[in-house]
Amino acid sequence: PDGYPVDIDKITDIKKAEEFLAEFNDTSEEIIYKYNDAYWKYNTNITDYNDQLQQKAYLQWANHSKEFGLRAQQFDKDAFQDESIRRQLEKISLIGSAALPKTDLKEFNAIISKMETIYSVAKVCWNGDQDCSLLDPDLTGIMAMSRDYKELEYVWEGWRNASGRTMRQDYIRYVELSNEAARLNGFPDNGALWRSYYDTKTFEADIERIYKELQPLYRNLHAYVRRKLLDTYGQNHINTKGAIPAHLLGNMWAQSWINIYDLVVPYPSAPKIDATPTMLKQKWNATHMFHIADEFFTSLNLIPMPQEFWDKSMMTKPEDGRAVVCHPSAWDFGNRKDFRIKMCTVVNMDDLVTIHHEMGHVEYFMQYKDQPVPFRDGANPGFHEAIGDVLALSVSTPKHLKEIGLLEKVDDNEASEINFLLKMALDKIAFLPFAYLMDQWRWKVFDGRISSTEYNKQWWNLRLKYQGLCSPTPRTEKDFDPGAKYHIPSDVSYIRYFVSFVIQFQFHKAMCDKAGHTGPLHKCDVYKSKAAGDLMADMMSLGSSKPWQDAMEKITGQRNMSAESLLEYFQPLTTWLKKENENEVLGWPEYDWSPYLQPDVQERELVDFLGMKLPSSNAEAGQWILLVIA
Ligand SMILES: CC(=O)N[C@@H](CC(=O)O)C(=O)NC[C@H](CC1(C(=O)N[C@@H](Cc2ccc(O)cc2)C(=O)O)CCCC1)C(=O)O
Ligand SMILES: [Zn+2]
Repeated sequence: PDGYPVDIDKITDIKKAEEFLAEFNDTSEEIIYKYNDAYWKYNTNITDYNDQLQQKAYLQWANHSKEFGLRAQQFDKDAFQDESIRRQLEKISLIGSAALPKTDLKEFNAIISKMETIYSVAKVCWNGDQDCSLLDPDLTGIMAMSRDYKELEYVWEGWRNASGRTMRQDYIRYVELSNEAARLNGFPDNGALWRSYYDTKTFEADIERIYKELQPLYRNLHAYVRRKLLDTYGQNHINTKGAIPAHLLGNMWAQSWINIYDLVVPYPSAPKIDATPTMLKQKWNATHMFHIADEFFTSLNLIPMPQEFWDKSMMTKPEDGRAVVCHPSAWDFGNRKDFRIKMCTVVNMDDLVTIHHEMGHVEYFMQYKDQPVPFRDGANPGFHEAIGDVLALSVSTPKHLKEIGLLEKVDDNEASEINFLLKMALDKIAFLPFAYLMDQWRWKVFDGRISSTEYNKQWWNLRLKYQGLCSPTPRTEKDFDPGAKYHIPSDVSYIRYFVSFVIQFQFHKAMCDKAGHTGPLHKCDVYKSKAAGDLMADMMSLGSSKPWQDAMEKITGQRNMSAESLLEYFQPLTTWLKKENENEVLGWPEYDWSPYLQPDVQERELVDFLGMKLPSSNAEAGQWILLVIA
């Protein structure tokens, strides 16, 4: 129309475009429902039969995507003035793995479901395979509660041997097929395709800048926690100028340090804001936890969970011995009615927060359910991850926990405030470098900067560089430690969580302002504020129909991601930590220190060496401890 070259052999007729989009919308719902139904059956009952069925349904959905993707490319999308038509055609054209030739596509899906199954059934055994434990809830529980250095080390290494190590070859093939699919979608590699979901050409630079703004706070938290862990584990295992052994942080991946709160609490005499004991005393169960979360959402005038949700969700691990995927997830069955959560709920504060997280996904699904199918997504993946966490920021305040009867009293003094903020930092600040490095590693694997001969070495380089962690035992290229984290075998990108942990504080601040909150941001609870809820609902109902900057502007009045609100929220803690760390070394300048090269370990090796064979890990590593026989 306005003179730019029209692609003559492409369709520019608007009526034809509208008919095409209507056909896509009508035929998609059924095929999406069928796929979700089969994939749900597999996730809630892992059998070969259900795996075959879900793979078949996946192929049908992929064929549908491919057929309509190719037809969408017949239109000259830039010839349409109507932004909605152009944007829908663009999204339908992006078909991901469905672009693969049939045999490759089958192999691709089979590899992912194989790696997912390995992860879901992997276990660690004791006393010669007599009793074995799965990750969820057993190994998670040990990593959270044990304070025994060697027990933690055994579980940490055992999990990696059972999960990541066994999928290393499959992952190499997965990378090849992912990149082939990305190229068929017009991208140089799969990392470029993943980053395109943030449709911002400066995306990598933006998050690098934000990471750098947050790094000083992380290094202060790291130095403080390291000092406290010295008290518990002694100087053979903790070097106050070195990296922290990765198995001592209360979590299998050291991505959240909330479970070692009792070891690091700044003012032990002040009340510890932990609702778990009260939940247990009051005999809370999973269903009640879901209803408490639902009530918070509806108090903000958001949409309540529908009857199908209560009837069909899986809220606890089945007791009939079925193998299930316990990793929590929220499901949109695509028919605008059926939404579910699948979770092996444990009665504790951590899972109450997780329920809010998953319910945030379901709220978003429902808010955009009447958008055209191509727009039934978050403004960007980080938005989808932020919704539930924003509400959980209000729920986690001592004031709110008291209001729902989970805390007896709330002290309003500096000690309690620092205790609370430190607890929040163990979740929110400790997580940032982990979330950042997960896709730094994968982007480099996809674009070839990290070759398969050094997957594990580069993984630990990033774990040291960003998190200041080291492995408790020697690692080699026989290991594949990235595979020990759910999202790697499950082909789920992770930078969405880094984005979410930054923007959720921007959203929280905007909602608090709307709710008329005055005073420090970390004390805000938006409970029952219809105005705050409407602000979020208006954004969520857009789905992915507009660029995410428009959605950001709708909530915060400006168009960028910014660490400002997060830093404002933690400001009192930052001040306190800087003072507390006056004589600490920030960072880990003795970067080549490691816990398995310390004297007490050598004495043990010495005995073994003289008496019996060396522990297998060292032998395989070829890293024989050079034993100085004094
Ligand atoms: C059908 C489907 O798959 N649906 C998607 C949702 C969608 O895309 O529509 C989905 O349900 N994904 C599962 C995933 C689960 C969890 C997760 O993996 N979290 C990260 C990082 C993190 C950690 C702390 C935190 O507070 C928030 C995030 C981790 O545990 O490492 C585990 C508990 C929390 C969220 C999720 O909900 O994001
Ligand atoms: Zn999520």
